[in-house]
Parts: sequence; C-alpha cells; structure tokens
Amino acid sequence: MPSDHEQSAASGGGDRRMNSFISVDACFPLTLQFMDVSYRVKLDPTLTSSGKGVKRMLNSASGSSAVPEEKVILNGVSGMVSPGEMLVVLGPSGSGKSTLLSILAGRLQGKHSGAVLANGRRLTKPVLRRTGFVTQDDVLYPHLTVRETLVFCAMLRLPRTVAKEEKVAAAEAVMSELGLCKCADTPVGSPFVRGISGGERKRVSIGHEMLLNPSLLVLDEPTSGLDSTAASWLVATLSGLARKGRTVVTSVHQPASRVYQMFDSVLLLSGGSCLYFGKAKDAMDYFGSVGFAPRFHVNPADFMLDLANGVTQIDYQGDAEKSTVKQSLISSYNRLLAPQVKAGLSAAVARDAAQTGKEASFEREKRDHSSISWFSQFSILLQRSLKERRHESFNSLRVFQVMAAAVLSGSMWWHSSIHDVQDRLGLLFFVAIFWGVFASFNAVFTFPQERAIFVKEKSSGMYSLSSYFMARMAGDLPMELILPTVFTLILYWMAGLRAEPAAFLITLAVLLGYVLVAQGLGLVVGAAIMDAKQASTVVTITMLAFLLTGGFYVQNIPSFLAWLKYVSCTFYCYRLLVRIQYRGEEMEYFLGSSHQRSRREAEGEMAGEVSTLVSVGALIAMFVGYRILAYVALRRIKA
Ligand SMILES: Nc1ncnc2c1ncn2[C@@H]1O[C@H](COP(=O)(O)OP(=O)(O)OP(=O)(O)O)[C@@H](O)[C@H]1O
Repeated sequence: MPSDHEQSAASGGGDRRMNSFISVDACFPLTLQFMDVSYRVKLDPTLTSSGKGVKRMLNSASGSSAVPEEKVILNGVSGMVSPGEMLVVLGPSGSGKSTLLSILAGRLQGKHSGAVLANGRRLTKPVLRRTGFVTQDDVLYPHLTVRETLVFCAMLRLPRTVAKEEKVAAAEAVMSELGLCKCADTPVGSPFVRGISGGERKRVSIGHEMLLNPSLLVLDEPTSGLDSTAASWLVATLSGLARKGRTVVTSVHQPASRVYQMFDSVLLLSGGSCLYFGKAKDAMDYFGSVGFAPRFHVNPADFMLDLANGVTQIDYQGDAEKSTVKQSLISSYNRLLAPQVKAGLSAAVARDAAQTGKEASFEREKRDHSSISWFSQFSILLQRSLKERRHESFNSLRVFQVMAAAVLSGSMWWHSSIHDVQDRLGLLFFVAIFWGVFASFNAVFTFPQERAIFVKEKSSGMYSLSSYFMARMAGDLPMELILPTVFTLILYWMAGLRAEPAAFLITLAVLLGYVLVAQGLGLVVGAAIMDAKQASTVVTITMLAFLLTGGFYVQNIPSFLAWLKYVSCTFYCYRLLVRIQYRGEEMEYFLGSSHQRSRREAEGEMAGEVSTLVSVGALIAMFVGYRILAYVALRRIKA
C-alpha cells in the first residue's frame, strides 16, 4: 500500500476530510438485486463470417431479405449484493462480464430482459445518480493533473448546495483515501502522454466515481494491467469502501488467492450463463459437491476460470470434452443453486419493497441534489477545457507554423504593388486557403478526440450538452483569434497591403470571421462523423471544393457546378478581401488588370455576383448554421 495512504490512514487526516464530505452528502444503503437478466444482440448477417452469413450476404445482394442472427450474451443471470459487500464477477474473456456490469450500472436500460432492482424497486434517476461506474478503459483528460481532474469533477458533480471549498476538500479527501496525494500534481497521462502509472490512473477513475459518494460502485476490470501488489492494494481499497457501507460489484480477470479472499461473493460466468453465485468461501465446496474438486491445492479463482473454460485437468482436453464439462456445470447450477438464489432474491425483494424508508432516502436525495447552474457548468467546463488544451493551443510547433507562413509569404510578396493585380489577388487567395484549411482541419478533431469522455460524462448527467458545447466553442477562441491576428499583423505590412488602419482592421475582422466559419465547418464534420480519420478526409475534400470554386482559379465555372461557390466560405472571404484592397480609384487597376478578362467580366467579378452585404451575411449565416448543425450532430450521440 502506498505510503501516503498509510500516512493518511494513520493520521486520520483523509478520513476526517472525507467524513466532513460525507456529512454533507451521506451514502444511502443500496441492495442490488438482479433476476433472470438476459441480453441478446442482433448480428448483422453481412458481417458474420460463417457460411450462413456469407449466404445471407449473397441473398441480400440479390434482393432477398436477410434475417438477422441473434447472439446470446447473457442468459438468465441472477444474484444479489448488499451494502457492505463486494461481489466479484469472474469468467473467461468474452463470457459477458462487461455486459453484465453495464446492465447492473443501469447503462443498458431497456435493452435487456429480466429485472435489475435497487432495494426492491427499479433503478430510478436518483439511484443511478448514486451509482459510480468505472469502465475498463480509463476515460480521463490526459493533460490535466490528478488534482485538477478530481477538483473539476467535484465542481461539476456535487450539488449546488455544497460550497466550493467543500468540493475542493472532497476531491482532496478522495485523493487521500485512494493514496493519490504523492502524484496529485502529475498529469494523468495516456498511452501517448507521459503521466502517472496505470494503477494510479485506475485509482483516479475510481476517485472520479467516488466523488459522487456512490451507494453502488460498479467496476469493470479495475486491476487489469496492474502488478499483483498494486492489484491487491486496489481490491483492498475497494473492500474498505464496501466496509463503509457501499455496495461494490467488480469484475477481475484473474485474481490472486489473497485477492480472492477479500471478496464476499462470487458470480462465475461462462458463455453468458451462470455457473456459480454465492459466498466466495463456499465456492470450492460447491464445485466439489458437483464432482469437480481440485486434485491439489489451487487458487480458487484459477480453478473456477478453468472450469468456466471447461478445463478440469492438466492434460489436453478436446472441445467436445470441454463443452460437456460446461454443460454439466450449467445444469448443476440450474438444478441446485438457481432455485435457492431466486428464492432468496424474491424474499429480499418482497422485504425491501415493503420498506418505504430506503426508497424515501433516495427520493429525498432527488430533492437535495440540484445540479449546478448552467452558467457554473459552462464556466467550469471552460476552465477545464483551457487547462486541458494549454499545451496544444499555443504549442511551439503551431506558433512556428503560423509565423513561418506569415514571414515566408510576407517575403514572397514583399511590398507588392497595387498595380500587380494578379500578384495581389494570389496573395489574398493564399491567405484564404491557408486559414480555411488550417482552421477547419484543426477543428475536425475536437469532438472525435473527446468522444469517450463526452459520452461517459453525458451519460452520468454531469452537465448539459449546451454548456459543454458552448464551453468548447469558447475554449477554442483564444487560439482561433490570436494566431490569425499575429499572422495578419506580420503579413499585411510586409506585403505592403493597403496602408490604412481601417483597411487593416477590416481585413483582420474578415479573416477572423472566416476562421470561425472554417472552424465551424471542421466541427460539424467532426461531430457528424465522430471518427477523426474519416472526418479529416471529408473536410479536406470539402475545403478543396470550396477553394476551387473560390473565384481565383476558375472564373467561369461550368453552370452545373456554379452553385458550389455560393456554399463556399472561401468564395465570400476572398471576395471581401479583394474588395477591401480594390475600391475607390484602385478599382480601376483591378478592372483594367487582366489580359484574359474583358472589363465587363472584371466588373461582374468585382461587384455583380454578390454584394459586400451578401458576403458578410453569408459568412454570418454559415458561422451560426455550422454550429447549430454541430450541436444537433452531438445530440444524437448515445452512450
Ligand atoms: N454489440 C455486440 N455485437 C456482437 N457481439 C457483442 C456485442 N457486445 C458484446 N458482444 C460479445 O459478447 C460477448 C461478451 O462481451 P463482454 O465484453 O461482456 O465480455 P467480457 O467477459 O467482459 O470479456 P473481456 O474479459 O474480454 O472484457 C463477447 O463475445 C463479445 O464479442
């Protein structure tokens, strides 16, 4: 056990702070009952590799309707876990552990059959709010420190009735409780970002849920990737949480003997069917009683996993033999244990349903638990977003990229003459290309990168979509506005563009508006596709189409493609930039400039197609429209 945890336990400091938090927000006892839980998924026949699937694929190609195959992932699983107890779900890979845990945590409501009850009643919103679910993958912001992660979480998750100082104290208490003080100011990290260790990261994920002061804590493989010492310390921590009155359900891939001893009850799964549910200490006796006693002393968990795989001996066993073992264990369970389990469950459900006190405590909680205001959510999310992206927004490579482009183009067009119309138009179009691609390409990653965190936080009701969306928009503004401003400051004067402060400021305003529109395009494509790679391809092709129809390369676009320019933000931006440079007497240079164009064509190009007002209006409409579309696209994302 890490020393800071020992120290905090010895001094009682962590507990004291934790107690003050708990006194603010007490943990209600919750008995979790689940009866005959089954879960099936329909398989897409075109994706199955079996001969039947291929045949169906061919059928569907030839127009005949394909009946989707069904896969049984859980088959009539029942059990119960009470406050103060820790239930472990064991089973080989693919046996349905994660699916069962998601169902128990209320994440697959309406998609399974059977009943999942809390204190004899169906899972209600207040109960779900008091359910912490730690998923297999740690879904955390890699660049935030441990302290920042937990403090922001406390700010967002704890009700508005809790003062800010108490929220910070709650985060500190959770860190102390979970032995995270020594790495409090280290970034959380990820496989690509250096940070805290895997075990510490797992504890941060648990801390994230602990801040809710959950009555029910569900954890999917919290020890995966940890060494045996770290794993046993983590399970000891969970056991400590259970002893304080919480109900803990966890899956563990392969617990060591000493870890197994810490569990109160076990549920063993094999291919979605239950092989054992009962006290952990009675499991070996049960398997012995149905003819599967180990021949020598073994870790009970290893022995049970072998049985769940149909393996009973060291020598090779064929698939048929394994299947016979599994079938025998399933029928023994259905014959001997299932009736007892169900009888116990029915009695407990009837008893709990008759008591109104427990339910009332959650209902009272519903009234007490008012989420923080929209504006508080927005401002906390904004602060978090700025902190998470501080490394990215002004990273040296990005700043260098922009400065280098400004200096290089400034040198290329050094003090360009207003008379060299083609040169100057080239420069203005280059500016539009550079910022169109740069802004849309950067924005395309925004939502796909955050998908996992967003889905997790949204499904746990931490904040509203609109506050997240607005905070994300506002968080990007500094980078979106400062870099183009610096770029324009360098390039405008180096290239000798119209030397009037008003012209400079209007050019800057047009460029900033255009950057925000291009950013909106990236956001909407990213939010609609939610896959960074595919979305970046789509946005590149879209920008390419916009650039080609932007009005610089081709003046006379074939009529069937002409409409494209009216949806191209580059078209309007370029038009406005040209208009700023060529007006008044300079207009004559523009109109008389081209050898290829007649004066009439040039006039049409300058003024006839769209007026300044229309261009500005179109950019504003796109600015708003793209953001509305991105918001709508995010709304449809489900957990
Ligand atoms: N939507 C789905 N479509 C098809 N199969 C699915 C779907 N969801 C889960 N499965 C399958 O259901 C089975 C159980 O999955 P689950 O993730 O619950 O297993 P697990 O015991 O947690 O495995 P592991 O220990 O490897 O995480 C697996 O074979 C998985 O491939």
